[in-house]
Amino acid sequence: MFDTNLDPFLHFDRLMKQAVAKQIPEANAMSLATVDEKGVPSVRIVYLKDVSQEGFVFFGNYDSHKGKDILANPNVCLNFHWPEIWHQIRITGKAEKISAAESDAYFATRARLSQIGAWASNQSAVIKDHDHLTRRVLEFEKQFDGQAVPRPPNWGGWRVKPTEIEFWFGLTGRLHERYIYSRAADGSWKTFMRSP
Ligand SMILES: Cc1cc2nc3c(=O)[nH]c(=O)nc-3n(C[C@H](O)[C@H](O)[C@H](O)COP(=O)(O)O)c2cc1C
Repeated sequence: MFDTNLDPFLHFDRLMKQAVAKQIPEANAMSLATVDEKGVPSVRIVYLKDVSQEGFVFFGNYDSHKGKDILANPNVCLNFHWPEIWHQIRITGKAEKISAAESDAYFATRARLSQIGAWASNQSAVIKDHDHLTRRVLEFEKQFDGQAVPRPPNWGGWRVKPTEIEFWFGLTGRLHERYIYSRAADGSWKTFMRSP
């Protein structure tokens, strides 16, 4: 029985642990939907790297398509789909950049090749061919030879502060259960169900 008196982050934590325990591949991969300044939507997969009562954290390039969208319109939507346990979790909220210190701390944990890749790839920019990237990787490997790779200033994290979290549980006969947590103005959660 899904207890709507329980904090939604506790539910999220519990369900993520369940997904990991079931060895669902890439359980922390989530769709990230953004909207540009003209209202045109786009969606892509990113990894959830941290979650706390403050929100859901992912990383990428601030000058990328998603980065520009978020700058113009911080309203985003995240979605997890774990088919093996027939769960879906949708998070709607506003994305904001995390602090430089937090981004630095995470960047320092990344593999050196990924750190170099963050410098080499102007994420979302049009490129001539893949060799262009390989050349840039070599350039930055040379530049940072023998030293720690610093975080590129345009690379970092965002935190999505949820205004709504929906837990969806698949059931036979299409009579799925949908539990919604909606954030009230005073910060408390209002809970209700929606028809599947
Ligand atoms: C499983 C998976 C995980 C990914 N994780 C990230 C991520 O954490 N951050 C990121 O910027 N891109 C990630 N990507 C690449 C994105 O899907 C996307 O191609 C990239 O962020 C550029 O998107 P944009 O041009 O819409 O900004 C991931 C792709 C896959 C398939």
